[in-house]
Amino acid sequence: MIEEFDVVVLGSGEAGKYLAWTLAESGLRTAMVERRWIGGSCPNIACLPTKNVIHSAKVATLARRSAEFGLSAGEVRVDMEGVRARKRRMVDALVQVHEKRYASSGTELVLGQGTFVAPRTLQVALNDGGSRTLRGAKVIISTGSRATIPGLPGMKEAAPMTHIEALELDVVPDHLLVLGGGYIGLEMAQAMRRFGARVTIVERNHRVLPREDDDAVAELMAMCQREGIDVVTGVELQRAEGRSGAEVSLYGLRDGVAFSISGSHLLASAGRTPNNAGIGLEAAGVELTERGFIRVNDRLETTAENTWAVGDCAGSPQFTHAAFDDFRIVRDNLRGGSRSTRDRLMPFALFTDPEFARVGLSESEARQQGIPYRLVKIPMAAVLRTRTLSEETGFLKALLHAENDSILGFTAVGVEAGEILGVVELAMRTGAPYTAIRDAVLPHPTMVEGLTVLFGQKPVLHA
Ligand SMILES: Cc1cc2nc3c(=O)[nH]c(=O)nc-3n(C[C@H](O)[C@H](O)[C@H](O)COP(=O)(O)OP(=O)(O)OC[C@H]3O[C@@H](n4cnc5c(N)ncnc54)[C@H](O)[C@@H]3O)c2cc1C
Ligand SMILES: NC(=O)c1ccc[n+]([C@@H]2O[C@H](COP(=O)([O-])OP(=O)(O)OC[C@H]3O[C@@H](n4cnc5c(N)ncnc54)[C@H](O)[C@@H]3O)[C@@H](O)[C@H]2O)c1
Repeated sequence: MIEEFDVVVLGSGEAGKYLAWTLAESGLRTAMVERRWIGGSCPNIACLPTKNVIHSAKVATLARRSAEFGLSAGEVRVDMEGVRARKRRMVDALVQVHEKRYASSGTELVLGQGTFVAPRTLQVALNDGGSRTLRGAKVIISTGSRATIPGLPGMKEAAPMTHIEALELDVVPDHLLVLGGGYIGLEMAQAMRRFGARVTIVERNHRVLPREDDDAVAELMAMCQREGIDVVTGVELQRAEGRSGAEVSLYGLRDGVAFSISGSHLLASAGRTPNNAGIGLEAAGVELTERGFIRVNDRLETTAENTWAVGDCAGSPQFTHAAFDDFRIVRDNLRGGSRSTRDRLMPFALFTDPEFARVGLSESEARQQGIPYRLVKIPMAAVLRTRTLSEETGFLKALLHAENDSILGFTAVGVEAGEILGVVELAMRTGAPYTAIRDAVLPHPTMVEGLTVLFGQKPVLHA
């Protein structure tokens, strides 16, 4: 028997859940099919729990630095069960918030694995047994992505941790090998190092974050050096041996020379694979791109009628705020609007300490695209707030249009970099000139006050 709904959403990630709630609240009969994470990755296993654990690690560091602040905290001992318990409390509370919103919005939460059996028709293998078949007049796919495990000999047997298992550790690894020096690799490497693990990042490229400017990467490399995180770049891995949690080794080539390293634990942070295989998308008439993402147009419409895809599974930038913007685009278009993903500004913040945040053009992108720009740049130490915190590393820089006062891009490395970013992004989004921030009266001593210093510099032309 097929149950008819106005809307069926597959996957309760950021965009999917907000669409479900909003459409249900507007009176549409809506079902959400979710197999495991109520609320999706972000609150359960991704953004929020990682930042929670990263904060515990920061507290450990501050406690170790206590003498510098005129305090005596004694010897710092890390209790990973305690770290995990704090994280779990937060996650449990967030899941409850989600359950309440499902109930209050009138969205029917169907817990199970969904597979398309026909256009807009999902068969759900229910978690507590049995199955249901749901058909939506409209269907939204929001299945997200999972950690990519490189398909190397021995890798499967090595059972590397992903972020999911790393966030559940109850011991500090002796020696953590981090496979991939991207977002997850850098954030988790620093947290684990701060808990006391020896940490080695093994990266395929010749530098971490290869798309970012040299000065930003140099700050992050300096951070790794300060903290005692080893970074080995330019490694072409060939195989793994052993098992994460006991002893695990990686073998490959580095600049043509044999390379190997052994550790106690292995974390796979080598990118993401969309959860699009084996869910009957062919039966639904939903096509994939060559890279396995759901093929969508800039209104997030798939190749099937009345079927949308949002978030990581649709190839949107892999950030929760991108998925949230996907929600707004589909919502507004369903209400008769005409919004698209074209040319949208996509800021990001990497939650290392110091943080790294960027919106708009970087210098390397401007050079690659032949875009002339004027540059303003200051060291973070010029932002007086950093002196009060004893956290002075990093810099602020902005690319300004060569001929008018608009802002083309902004990069911040330093304490609270992600918070400062928002002000600049708002100016860029509204088309405000940089002089609007320069001339604003911003409270002293805050981090955003640093923007008045930055934009008070004489811009230097880079043509
Ligand atoms: C460790 C980590 C840290 C991150 N930190 C940040 C950060 O600080 N800031 C940031 O902006 N982004 C961060 N991200 C990225 C961000 O988490 C993702 O971009 C975002 O969660 C994607 O949301 P989504 O809705 O596309 O997918 P998800 O939130 O993954 O939701 C997909 C849901 O679909 C369900 N599902 C999949 N297939 C099926 C099926 N067949 N049947 C039923 N259910 C199914 C899954 O169980 C899941 O709950 C981080 C990611 C990771 C892994
Ligand atoms: N603060 C944030 O916003 C945040 C935090 C974590 C994750 N995320 C999102 O999640 C996504 C996934 O994170 P991620 O760190 O897994 O991916 P990533 O794409 O950021 O980094 C993966 C890294 O692994 C390297 N790599 C891939 N295969 C390799 C191999 N075989 N050997 C050695 N190195 C290899 C890549 O060169 C790359 O540097 C990010 O791109 C980001 O969009 C965001």
